[in-house]
Amino acid sequence: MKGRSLLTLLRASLGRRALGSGASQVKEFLGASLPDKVTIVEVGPRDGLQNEKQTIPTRVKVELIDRLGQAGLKVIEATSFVSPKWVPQLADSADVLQQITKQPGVRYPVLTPNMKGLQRALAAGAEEVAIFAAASETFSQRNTNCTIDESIRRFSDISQAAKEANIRVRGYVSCAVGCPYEGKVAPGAAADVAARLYDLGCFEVSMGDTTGVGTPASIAAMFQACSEAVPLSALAAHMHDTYGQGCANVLTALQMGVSVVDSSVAGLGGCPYSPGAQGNVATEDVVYMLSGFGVQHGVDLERLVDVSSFICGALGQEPSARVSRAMLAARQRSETDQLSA
Ligand SMILES: CC(C)(COP(=O)([O-])OP(=O)([O-])OC[C@H]1O[C@@H](n2cnc3c(N)ncnc32)[C@H](O)[C@@H]1OP(=O)([O-])[O-])[C@@H](O)C(=O)NCCC(=O)NCCSC(=O)C[C@@](C)(O)CC(=O)[O-]
Repeated sequence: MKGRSLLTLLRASLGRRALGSGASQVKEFLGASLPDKVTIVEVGPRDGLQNEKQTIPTRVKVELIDRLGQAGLKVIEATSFVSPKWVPQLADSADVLQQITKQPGVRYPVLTPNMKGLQRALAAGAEEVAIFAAASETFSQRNTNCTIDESIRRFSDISQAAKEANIRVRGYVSCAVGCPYEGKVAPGAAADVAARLYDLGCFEVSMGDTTGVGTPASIAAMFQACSEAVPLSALAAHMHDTYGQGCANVLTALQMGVSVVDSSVAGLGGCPYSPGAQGNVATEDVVYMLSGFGVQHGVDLERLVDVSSFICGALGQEPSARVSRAMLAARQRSETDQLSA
């Protein structure tokens, strides 16, 4: 099993570092175990904005998505066709999807919690949808007002209808390592829901550390369990940065054999049904880390920092992405130096 052998190698590498074999050797090992290319699924316009309290104008959402595409992102989760009573911020989902300038080669998936959401999404021109289950019963109830089993039944209908409409379906498993209401989640529970979504026909299942409580150890254990039920090539990592573990957890997932990573520009985000959860791991931070390893990602970091600056300006906040903060500060220093020269 590839997942198992990678975990063994990861342990061996960490052991080697503890024995003091030298940073360059460790880096060589880390680089060698990473994929050549990583697909970034930008979730800022959906996961990033869904929890914002102020009403964000549709034109700002549209400009955000268009700019993300211009920065090189090839998968941009555009919005959600959930109940506007549950997530008022995304009540304009049809307008957003219809007003963006769809770029060739860019995918714009949207969230659909039930058949009503799917029908609305299809009517608005969606070409890919995402369904979202949870590995914890309480979170499933709080987020979608149904048990895990009921959610799988709903998703079975969606998968069937999406198949008939020739639409691809992505799956999410929330609370893959921890739940805001139930605490720790067993790797087997996350793997079980991942397998059920995969069996429904999801081409990819994204494992969500919704509250960002995961560490490289718990993330590795979770992906190892999942890899026994779903091919690693069909798994994605959806990490939140609440405890500052986001990039470390992404790196762990990549070392385990995952090559699709969800992230959010500026580190925006948080789930309305996960109190206290902070943003997703920032796209800028992931891109910077991948570039450091020479892993291909296709994103222009300077343009991405411009997008981060744009959306944070519109929201009246600072980017939580460390890389954007550093690069914007460096730009400011360079402008000041030029003025005083
Ligand atoms: C699933 C439901 C709809 C059940 O909610 P419900 O209240 O049980 O639904 P219902 O079927 O009883 O319908 C109630 C009302 O909502 C309407 N309605 C019902 N569905 C829709 C729809 N699709 N679009 C528009 N309207 C809808 C429906 O028509 C009805 O309207 P009324 O008759 O009262 O006027 C609700 O719980 C819901 O929308 N939940 C979504 C919550 C959400 O969006 N959470 C955040 C996304 S998940 C996440 O962030 C985690 C993730 C994916 O990022 C991964 C991670 O980080 O771990």
